[in-house]
Amino acid sequence: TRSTRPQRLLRAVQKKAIKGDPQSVISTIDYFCRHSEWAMNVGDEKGVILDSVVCEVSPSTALELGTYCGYSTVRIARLLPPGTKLITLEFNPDYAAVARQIIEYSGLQDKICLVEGASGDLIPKMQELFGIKTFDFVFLDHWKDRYLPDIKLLEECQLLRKGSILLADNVICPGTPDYLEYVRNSPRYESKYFKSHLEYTKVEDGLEKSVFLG
Ligand SMILES: Cc1cc(-c2n[nH]c(CCNC(=O)c3cc(-c4ccc(F)cc4)cc(O)c3O)n2)ccn1
Ligand SMILES: [Mg+2]
Repeated sequence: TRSTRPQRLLRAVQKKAIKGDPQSVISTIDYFCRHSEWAMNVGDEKGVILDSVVCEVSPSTALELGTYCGYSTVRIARLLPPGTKLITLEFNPDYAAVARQIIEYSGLQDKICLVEGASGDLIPKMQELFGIKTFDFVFLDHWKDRYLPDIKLLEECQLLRKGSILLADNVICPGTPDYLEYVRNSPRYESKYFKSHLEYTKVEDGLEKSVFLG
């Protein structure tokens, strides 16, 4: 049967990127998605904003919802201080299989823990699975209709603390209107929009950065 897009993206990484060099994995994926096949990675333009927020927060504990092929997983993990772990949740086993290989190829596997399953099922298990008390940083990039229910779940499970930073991809395209309305109007969040473009296109998109106020 025909290969899948994630498999073709992985093949490009294995062929063109330097093993153990996260930046070359990132650049190879961006080149492939711009010149061969579009794929739903956060991409280079929004990736620079993601990098700046990760560097600013310098999190001890970080959670990513929606691994896909592991592009933003590698982008985040390459900036984490030694001894910190990025937990990333992926629902689709085919995506997860490709992501594991891309993460391995980048050499960052010791900083990343990829868990397969639905965010709604796994979030309540974070304390028992990883001994996590709270997350300093959460990157939301999974099903757009899960952003709102999942931050409410993070609140209920007391996985956010005063000052926890949430960064959400795709708040314009495909769009997460109910999530935006909530974080922009809730007294428990201070929100800021970073205008950008849908990865590898001229279509408007952006990232919403929200601080949990406790
Ligand atoms: C743990 C868990 C994980 C998941 C999960 N894991 N991986 C995903 C992928 C989600 N991402 C997207 O759907 C997405 C779509 C577009 C897009 C597509 C088509 C267009 F025309 C325009 C834009 C652009 C993006 O940047 C996106 O991120 N969900 C789901 C549930 N539970
Ligand atoms: Mg996205």
